[in-house]
Amino acid sequence: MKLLVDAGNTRIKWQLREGSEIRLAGSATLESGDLFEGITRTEWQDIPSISVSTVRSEHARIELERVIKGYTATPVRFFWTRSSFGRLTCAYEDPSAMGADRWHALVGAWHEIQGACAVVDAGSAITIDWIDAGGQHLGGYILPGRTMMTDSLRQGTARVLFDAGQAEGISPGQTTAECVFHGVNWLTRALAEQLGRDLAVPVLITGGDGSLIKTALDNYQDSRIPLVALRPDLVLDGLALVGAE
Ligand SMILES: Nc1ncnc2c1ncn2[C@@H]1O[C@H](COP(=O)(O)OP(=O)(O)OP(=O)(O)O)[C@@H](O)[C@H]1O
Ligand SMILES: CC(C)(CO)[C@@H](O)C(=O)NCCC(=O)O
Ligand SMILES: [K+]
Repeated sequence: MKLLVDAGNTRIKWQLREGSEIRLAGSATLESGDLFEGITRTEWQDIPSISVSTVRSEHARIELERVIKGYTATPVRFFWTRSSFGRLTCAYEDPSAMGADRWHALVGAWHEIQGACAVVDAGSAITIDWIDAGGQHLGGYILPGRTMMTDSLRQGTARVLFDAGQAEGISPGQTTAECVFHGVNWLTRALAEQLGRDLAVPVLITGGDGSLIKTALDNYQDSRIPLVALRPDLVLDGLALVGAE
């Protein structure tokens, strides 16, 4: 049995896996009380391996380690971006600067596709990364995520006032909230269409807002992308692979 943890900027996601079988899964914030709700005392004693992929601050990393140590004496292993894993090779000259979530998602994608592909992670930020047929990472993009886009509008202006929530649709808005939310929806569609023009390789999508990107890609008729698939556990899948080495 092993515990896999993906600590993102919004949420911490974890799974207890036995081989490839997911025994238990959860997601929470560090502040939300019982981070690992559902893992029993006996199960904690049965966990010989704990792997973590984090993109949070060093302070938050230490705090997460402290929380886990409250449950078990099993050492916590942190996994970071490396220059290569098998044939998969990182495009960054300094791999330690690339988010571990991006790297582990690429490891998961490369393992599944074994060929040219792209990963879209629509979380707090949106990242898009490409790998060529030989496993060379070609690089990527980092964009603000949906919540970050609307929050930044709220914080950076005095009179763009709107309630939290969502407005469906992409028609030109006729209230502030519509202008903001339809604008984000319109950008999401534009992003999907640009991807469909740029790429002719399978695309694996993960992250809390992944389904919105998938829907937009599925609706784009002229897309050259041969496969669009949601892989909610892609970061943990990659983390399981690097941790098993
Ligand atoms: N239960 C949820 N809690 C928080 N955000 C959610 C939830 N469900 C969907 N979302 C959406 O998911 C986004 C956050 O994505 P995700 O949960 O993948 O974040 P994350 O992994 O912490 O992000 P990142 O890896 O970019 O740091 C938010 O923009 C929000 O719109
Ligand atoms: C871009 C995010 C926030 C996406 O979760 C994360 O991968 C990160 O903090 N990356 C560090 C910068 C980089 O990847 O170049
Ligand atoms: K993520």
